[in-house]
Amino acid sequence: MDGIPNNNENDNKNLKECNKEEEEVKEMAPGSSTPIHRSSSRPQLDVSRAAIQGNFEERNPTILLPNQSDDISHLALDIGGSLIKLVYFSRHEEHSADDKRKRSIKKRFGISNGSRRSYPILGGRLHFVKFETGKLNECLDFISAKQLHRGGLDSPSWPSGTRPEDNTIIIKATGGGAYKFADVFKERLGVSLDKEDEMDCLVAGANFLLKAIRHEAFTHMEGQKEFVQIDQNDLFPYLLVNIGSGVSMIKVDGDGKFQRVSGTNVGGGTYWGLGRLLTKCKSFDELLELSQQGDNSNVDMLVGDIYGGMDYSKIGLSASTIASSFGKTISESKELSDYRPEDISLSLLRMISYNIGQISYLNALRYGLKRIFFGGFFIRGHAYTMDTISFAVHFWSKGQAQAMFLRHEGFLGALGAFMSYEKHGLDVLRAHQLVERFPMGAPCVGGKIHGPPLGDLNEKISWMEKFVQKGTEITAPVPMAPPGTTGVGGFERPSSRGNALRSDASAALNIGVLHLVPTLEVFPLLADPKMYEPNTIDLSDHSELEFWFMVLSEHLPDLVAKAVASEGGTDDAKRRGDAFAHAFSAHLARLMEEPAAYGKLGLANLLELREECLREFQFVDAYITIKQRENEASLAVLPDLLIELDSMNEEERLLALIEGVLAANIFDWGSRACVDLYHKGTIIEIYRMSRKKMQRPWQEDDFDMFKKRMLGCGDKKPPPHGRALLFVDNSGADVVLGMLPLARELLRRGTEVVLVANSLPALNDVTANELPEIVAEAAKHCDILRKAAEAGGLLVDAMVSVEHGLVDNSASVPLMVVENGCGGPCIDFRQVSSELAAAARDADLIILEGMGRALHTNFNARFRCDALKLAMVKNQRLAEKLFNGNIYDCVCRFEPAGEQLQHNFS
Ligand SMILES: Nc1ncnc2c1ncn2[C@@H]1O[C@H](COP(=O)(O)OP(=O)(O)O)[C@@H](O)[C@H]1O
Ligand SMILES: CC(C)(COP(=O)(O)O)[C@@H](O)C(=O)NCCC(=O)O
Ligand SMILES: [Mn+2]
Repeated sequence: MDGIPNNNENDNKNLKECNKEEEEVKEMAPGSSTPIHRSSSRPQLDVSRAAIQGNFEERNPTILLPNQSDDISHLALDIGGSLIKLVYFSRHEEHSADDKRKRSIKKRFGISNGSRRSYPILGGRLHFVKFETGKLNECLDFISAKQLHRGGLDSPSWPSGTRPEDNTIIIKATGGGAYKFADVFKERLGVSLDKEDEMDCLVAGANFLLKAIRHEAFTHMEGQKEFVQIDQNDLFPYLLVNIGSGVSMIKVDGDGKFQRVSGTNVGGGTYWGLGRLLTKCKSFDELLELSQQGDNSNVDMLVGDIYGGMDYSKIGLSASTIASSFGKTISESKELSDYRPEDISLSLLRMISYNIGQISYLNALRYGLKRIFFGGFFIRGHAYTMDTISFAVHFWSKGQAQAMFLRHEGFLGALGAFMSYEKHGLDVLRAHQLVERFPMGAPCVGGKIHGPPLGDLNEKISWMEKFVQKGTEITAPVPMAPPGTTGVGGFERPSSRGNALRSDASAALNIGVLHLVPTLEVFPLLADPKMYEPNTIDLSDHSELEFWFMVLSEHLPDLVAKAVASEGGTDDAKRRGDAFAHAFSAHLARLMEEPAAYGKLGLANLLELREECLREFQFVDAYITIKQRENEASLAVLPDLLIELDSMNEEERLLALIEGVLAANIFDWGSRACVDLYHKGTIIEIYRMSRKKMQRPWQEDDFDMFKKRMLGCGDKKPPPHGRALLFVDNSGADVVLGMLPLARELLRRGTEVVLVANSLPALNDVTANELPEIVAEAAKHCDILRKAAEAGGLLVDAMVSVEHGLVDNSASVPLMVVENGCGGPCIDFRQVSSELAAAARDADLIILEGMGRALHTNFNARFRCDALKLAMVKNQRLAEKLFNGNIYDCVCRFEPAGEQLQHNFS
């Protein structure tokens, strides 16, 4: 296609048909919509039967979620000299109906209630919170308000042996405070602290993070953060340096195998303590923030000060190298008040960071360790601190040793204490079973914005409202760091200065809530799971991030309007809509400010973040009405399309089917260009236009190769595929007029077809729960679909017209539906539902459809079976980026299994 379809090309007859369709649509009462069965391969809020509690007239009514259960199963603490770290687990019951579709899929693929039997935990969420030790009461209030200490008592997942006879609650705790404050916990909460060794915990926490969390570790040099994927088999030995109040250096050789080889009393407590005395700062963050405006050369004695402005190049020291920290303050003519607090703070930060970096290096050298991981809250995600430490390690080791940092820096001990609960199964969890989410308003204390723990959605919305008023620093992008200076060597100033320090409230977004989803699996047909990278576009390219920031920001008002309308347009819905918009904008602003804030983020994650954010504010399915309207309109024209297709010969039909899929993929409510189209015409008009303009060769055109595989050439007829997985995209024409006819063709040829659809709604994508009904409607007009759907157990629920009478289906190949495990418009094949993984085992063809699944993600993915990628590009920049093309170009990429393997072995 070479441009936006032009509506004027329609004749009057078409217009009349379309008007009729629109009228039918208007008559559909919103209330008549089918109930949304929410599948939950990923944990979620259960909003079924949600109701406003109390007076409807009230300004901020509480919403009651009778079916939401949030059982707290475990809590573990690390009570340090400066901070109390808390890790707690909330178990989320799965509320998805074990419907007939699911049961029949499980039976067919031999899945025994997911693969989770081997996992003692059911799945849930790990939360991370911290408090100042000096404000122990805030921590106790938090635990008490959230009843974190009690939930586990009634929980079946409470590990055996820890559920006490006399109902005293036992909680795992580490750090000195586990001893010091044992009585306070007993008195205030009736809790006994079960003490775990601090070093054991630090190591257990670090090993868990490094093995189970993708992109946990990163390097930080000259302002550049780079995530490092650690090979599990090549993790040990390493040096763990935990910079808390004091510093511990631990040589780690394996799980539970370690030795504390060194430490230093000059640590985080030293910086904060001395800094407070010397600058009168009221908080750690204030002190750290001051350092960013500092110039330490007013306080430190530099090599140049001693050498009359010259380098001491013979031993590799530049004039700007610090010769003696605080060396200038020996001057008798100056008092403390003559020095700027900013300069003092910076000098102190550099002194302590370099010192720790240097001692760490010496210990790494002493034991022949190449990797040093730094943890502890002294680091506080602060770019300058990390740069300084990295600089020291790099300088002293001449580049031989590498400093790495951890996203969960301060929570190593608390996580380790958490791991020490026996039999909770956390240790067997793997990266693909963990999904990190970044909900708004995770309660945190000690920053500028804090408050009581958020109890319900209403409190969260109020928090958002305050957050937006106060938190301007997080919504306003901050300029990037200036390029660094490097001299002859020695301690030049690292470059990451000038970045505003984020308050704790926004820094809390740095680590998310870890969702544990034991049922997720790696897709078995990936050619090389270790090398697999789902995202096609790299968002670490700042111009890409800027582009997507703009696209998503511009789309926001339309999305909010749809979301609010989907919930009846009530005042409550509007308020939630505003909160959602603020929350999502804040996420975007945060990412613009610090692209690596949430770890390594691809476009797939960004698009899913938007969906998650909608769910967070309880928008169950923003496009529900649109989806239903488009399904109905498309189903109405399906019979004619099938008749037309059936009048063609096999070759013509195959081409028409692929053209049909590409043309119908124009129905994308996530694309700005398409949304503009919808304002100009009805869906059938757009579909016809799109179809008409479909012209080969496409931008990527492997159709002939695909045709050869399907139909052979000459007399040689290749065997049909055994089973095809069709990854469907949008509701309406896309699935009904595009993918279903293609599925029907495969079925006709004797190939089993599995339609793979989203577990949760995302834009106008069709979900696995919605598909059986759509198929049932389509089956009313088509024998092939009906028999196959019956054979696949799809029509058990759906009321199919009996006009065809009872037929023996034993010979039919089945048509099935499975959920993919996703709640976004893209797919990451490292984390799919167990039903999809099971269905994939006998599949020899996969068809990925749509931009999200075939272009934004998986465009370059390689599979062990035949793969067909079909999409229409509905974004000019993407078309340019992928193949120097244009908006509405089409992709038909066929990668036969043999070639994949050749690629892999060449
Ligand atoms: N909000 C804060 N309040 C106090 N100290 C903080 C804060 N944020 C970071 N820090 C730094 O973190 C150090 C404590 O780190 P942490 O790993 O929690 O050690 P500990 O277990 O000894 O408390 C403090 O000494 C200080 O340097
Ligand atoms: C979210 C989407 C990937 C969905 O596309 P689909 O998979 O439905 O073809 C796509 O709508 C998209 O990239 N939208 C943002 C870009 C734009 O407005 O053009
Ligand atoms: Mn889509």
